[in-house]
Amino acid sequence: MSERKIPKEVIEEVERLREEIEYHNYRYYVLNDPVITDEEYDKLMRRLIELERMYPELVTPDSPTQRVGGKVLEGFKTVKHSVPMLSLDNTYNEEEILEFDRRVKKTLQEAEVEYVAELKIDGVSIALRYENGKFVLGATRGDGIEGEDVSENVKTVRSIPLRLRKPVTVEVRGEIYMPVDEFKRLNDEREEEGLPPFANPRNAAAGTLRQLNTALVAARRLDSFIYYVVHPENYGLKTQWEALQFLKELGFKVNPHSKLCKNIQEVIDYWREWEERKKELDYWVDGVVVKVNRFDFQRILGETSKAPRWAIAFKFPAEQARTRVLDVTIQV
Ligand SMILES: CC(C)(C)c1nc(N2CCN(c3ncccn3)CC2)c2cc(C(N)=O)c(N)nc2n1
Repeated sequence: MSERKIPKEVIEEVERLREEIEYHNYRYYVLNDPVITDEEYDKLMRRLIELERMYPELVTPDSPTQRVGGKVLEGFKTVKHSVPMLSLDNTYNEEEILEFDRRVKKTLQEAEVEYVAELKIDGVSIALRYENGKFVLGATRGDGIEGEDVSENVKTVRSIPLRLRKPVTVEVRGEIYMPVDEFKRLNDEREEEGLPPFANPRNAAAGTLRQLNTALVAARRLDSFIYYVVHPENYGLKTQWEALQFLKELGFKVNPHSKLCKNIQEVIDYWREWEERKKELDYWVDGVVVKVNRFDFQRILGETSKAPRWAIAFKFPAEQARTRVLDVTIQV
């Protein structure tokens, strides 16, 4: 077929619709503060879907119409992480977190060290790459060295931007999670279909991200919190706190409860506060991730083969594990 000339005004309308729809996605799914009604949004989306159907050559991978899924993949390609995705060592009580602080201060020869305390979202780790502000790759953590390319599924997560608010080339990392009320809805649905329920929201999110049918992923409400910038020094960032602000400026959903702590005591107070308050949240958290704030200090502390020395997970006491009691009963 000869190259059909697409009228200029069609190309302009498609580009304008994309920008507008992605802006409203950002307002609704990231800021939770929409400025148009659902029907106005649907009208914009229907118009863009119609124009892309009339002119398929206009469809781009980062078009908001890709969020509704509709592809059935053969499998997932393996992708090597630009920088390994590290694990976290765990601490379970105040004595251990004080020991972490002592070790950090000893290595740094510093009397006072600031930390960023972040709720530890119980989800699935994800790495997201953008080129000139456009989404190009979403990968699971895998073994930390390489993961699976789940880009088509990641595009259906409405809080993950397909286009950043600044045209930067960057890789970021965070968690994709399933909100508790979506987890309950999904398990009710599975029960009706005679399918086994998911044990917890993390398994439900992981199982959803592994689906090869993207429409099915789009039908389940996954969400995200982004917490890490790869090579932050490339963007003039000097601390983790600045990195979280930078992520917000780019248009990512960043957990609103993170706290810049002057010292380890403030971290402990935060941990105690959220041990109580976590029931207010509509997502599961299993602790607090404690990070040395300054990147120059992080570089001095370095990392072991599997985990950074400048960060640690400060876990909440596990819910009373019923199975232990059950086992004893069976043994009797
Ligand atoms: C960048 C570092 C390594 C410090 C880091 N690593 C994390 N994790 C590593 C271990 N992970 C992991 N996952 C599966 C198997 C082994 N480790 C799961 C992510 C973080 C997880 C959360 C969260 N969940 O909310 C967070 N706010 N900050 C993190 N920061």
